[in-house]
Amino acid sequence: MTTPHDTSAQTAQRIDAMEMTKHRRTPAPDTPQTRAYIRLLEEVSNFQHALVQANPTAEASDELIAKLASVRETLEQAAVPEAERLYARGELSGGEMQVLMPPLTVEHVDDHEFRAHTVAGEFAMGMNQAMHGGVVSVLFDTAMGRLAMGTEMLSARTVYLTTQYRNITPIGERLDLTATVDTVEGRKKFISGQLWHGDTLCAEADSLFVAVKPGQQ
Ligand SMILES: CCCCCCCCCCCCCCCC(=O)SCCNC(=O)CCNC(=O)[C@H](O)C(C)(C)COP(=O)(O)OP(=O)(O)OC[C@H]1O[C@@H](n2cnc3c(N)ncnc32)[C@H](O)[C@@H]1OP(=O)(O)O
Repeated sequence: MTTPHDTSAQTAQRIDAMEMTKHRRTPAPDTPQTRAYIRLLEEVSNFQHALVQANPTAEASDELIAKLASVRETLEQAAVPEAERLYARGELSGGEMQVLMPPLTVEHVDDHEFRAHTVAGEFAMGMNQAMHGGVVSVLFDTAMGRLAMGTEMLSARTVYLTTQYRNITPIGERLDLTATVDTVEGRKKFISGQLWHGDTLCAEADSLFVAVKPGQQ
């Protein structure tokens, strides 16, 4: 039996970065299996939200652990290599196909500008109804990374990402995320972004993304 963090040789395979990007950015086919998987991720997201809010009794926790272990075993039996997975597939895998961060609803993306919005649940909270700073940065990384890929969907990696936290980022309220390509120098794209709650600037970020070379892992 594997553990939740086991990466067995069967499923953990590294391939050419461009090949992996091509797979990950190709939307999963619209099939009953994909639609059911999206519903499963939504339920996991609901579960995460309920988990952080609850103080279950010791007995209730033990009961949940047994149920979760059974669910995990079902998933382990369906494990496939990364290049075959449904998880995080699509043009923007910051959307409904992942549970790493609050889902981003994209309004616009081209080679110069990205705009999206999100509403975060309490799983994304640091404390006191404010978003965890690391979640703010992962939102920037995703938005700016998607912009760096541009309309050609090039494979690009974050070289650096500097986040300035200007005001508390609220949980449970609409947040608007924008990013702009400021400069392009060969493989390098310098990108800046802002996270807004209404007229309040919650955070801003500067980053450098570099397009990977053929053959890079
Ligand atoms: C799972 C849930 C879903 C969520 C997710 C998916 C979301 C769906 C949306 C898609 C969007 C995702 C986007 C995520 C993107 C990552 O988060 S990627 C993960 C984090 N980043 C990494 O792990 C990168 C690790 N580093 C590397 O792999 C390599 O260093 C790199 C980036 C490929 C560059 O290596 P290289 O090709 O050998 O490049 P190198 O020649 O050293 O440098 C290139 C240029 O950058 C310059 N440079 C390098 N470092 C620096 C620096 N620190 N400062 C300034 N210049 C620098 C060099 O001077 C050089 O400049 P030129 O001489 O060309 O003018």
